[in-house]
Amino acid sequence: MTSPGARVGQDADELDVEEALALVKDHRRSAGPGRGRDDAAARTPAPGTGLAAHTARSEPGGPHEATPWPGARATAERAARSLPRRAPVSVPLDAALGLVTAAPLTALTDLPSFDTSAMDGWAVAGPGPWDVREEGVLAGHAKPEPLTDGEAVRIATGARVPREATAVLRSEHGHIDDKGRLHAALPEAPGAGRPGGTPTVVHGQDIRPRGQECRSGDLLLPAGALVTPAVLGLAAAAGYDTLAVVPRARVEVLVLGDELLTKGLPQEGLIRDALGPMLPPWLRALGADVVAVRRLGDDAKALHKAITGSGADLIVTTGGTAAGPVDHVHPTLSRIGARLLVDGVEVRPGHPMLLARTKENQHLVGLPGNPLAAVSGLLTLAEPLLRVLAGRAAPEPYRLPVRDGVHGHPYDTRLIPVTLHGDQAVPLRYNGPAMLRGIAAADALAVVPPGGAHPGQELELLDLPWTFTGVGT
Ligand SMILES: Nc1nc2c(c(=O)[nH]1)N[C@H]1C(S)=C(S)[C@@H](COP(=O)(O)OP(=O)(O)OC[C@H]3O[C@@H](n4cnc5c(N)ncnc54)[C@H](O)[C@@H]3O)O[C@H]1N2
Ligand code: MOO
Repeated sequence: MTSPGARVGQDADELDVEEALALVKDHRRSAGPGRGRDDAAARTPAPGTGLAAHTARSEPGGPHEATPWPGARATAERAARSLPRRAPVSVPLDAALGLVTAAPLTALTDLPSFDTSAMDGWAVAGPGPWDVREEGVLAGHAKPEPLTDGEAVRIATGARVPREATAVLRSEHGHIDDKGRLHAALPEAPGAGRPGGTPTVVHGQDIRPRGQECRSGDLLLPAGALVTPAVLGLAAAAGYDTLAVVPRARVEVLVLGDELLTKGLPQEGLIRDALGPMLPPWLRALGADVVAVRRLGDDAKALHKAITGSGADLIVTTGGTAAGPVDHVHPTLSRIGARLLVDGVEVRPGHPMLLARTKENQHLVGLPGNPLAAVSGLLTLAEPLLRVLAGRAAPEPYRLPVRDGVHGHPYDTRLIPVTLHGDQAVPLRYNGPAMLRGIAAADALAVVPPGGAHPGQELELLDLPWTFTGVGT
């Protein structure tokens, strides 16, 4: 068991000040007015598991427990699985990128759909030498006349091979004599560096026969495949203009806080809204369709109206999750009779995050206002929920050794931004709950167990959605 003040592999002096203060203060697990865990319970976590020390909080509806981090993710997944399956939609190819196929992709045509030349050269009929026809054959042009035995015609890669052609001779393997007849070049004698032997043209060489890749009706990909750029290419080649996909979940973002500016420099106690610009593209990368971003200030009435009037599959709120005087999320959820599925998570940053069922087919993820805490809530609750709604498979969990020691929270999991160098994860500084400087430079978030990690310890990593797929899906 690690004592609350313990640090692994790093002096307290080296810690970011905000982070160090947060962890020292946190060891008593006070979670805000009316939300403190009693100290006796706080001092007896289960060694090393991070799963045992639930935080009792007194809420208007009575005391309840914070959810361990892995359990919170599982609950978010389950919440999405419990919903009725949404009907597939048919979308143009370019709108399908990043979505998941809702039906098997079967070939609508043979591929290739006609016998085609694999090379630039001559289509030839029978053994050479050949008389060369005047007019050549180009890709996409009219159907060529059939060849007769002993005849050749200039042909481009991708052009239709004339009927009765027996092979294609590459341009570099043939030459035309002064009488205009085509001869196959002699193959190079082995090791001699000069031509030798008899010129041979193998029947069917460099012709791609119709149906070589697939026949019409062949299964190309099963339902449930992620639509990648390569899948878009295959679908187009196989004759598709639209794809049947699992629809994007409709998400509405409600940004709370009177202190937020949407442009210019922070001034007079007002700060720039960092979440309004950050969340929509992030949610889209997670497979969502962000239908609205609304800035509501700290207005309980407006929040109530926005939640009850929303037809989205998921509402994401930012800020107002704690128990401060203008933190309206809990009271509003309680007022509308929402069911809290997760109310606080044993994770830092982001412990006040929550997940609620607001209507039969609607959930709400409450992200804390501190920007890195909001990222933590996004990856802990919104990612699993949206992944299941999008029909995407869970990523294979992976672990890498961490280069430097990471101090831990005594009871809670920590998520810290890291860069990946070779086979190591390198923790980044500026990982305090209010900071985005670390995550903006990060490749992933490392999952630090309660008590921390020593240098070389393998940690689970959560990829950021753009690490492998780029931005803009
Ligand atoms: N007495 C206690 N107070 C707080 C505790 C605690 O345990 N006891 N926990 C702190 C933690 S941890 C977090 S996280 C926050 C969560 O609070 P809220 O979700 O209610 O968020 P706000 O109070 O509205 O804002 C917190 C912080 O973040 C800034 N903020 C809010 N929205 C944005 C935005 N869109 N862009 C940039 N920054 C934003 C806001 O100005 C505050 O500075 O509660 C702590 N309090
Ligand atoms: O530690 Mo809070 O949950 O900033 O994020």
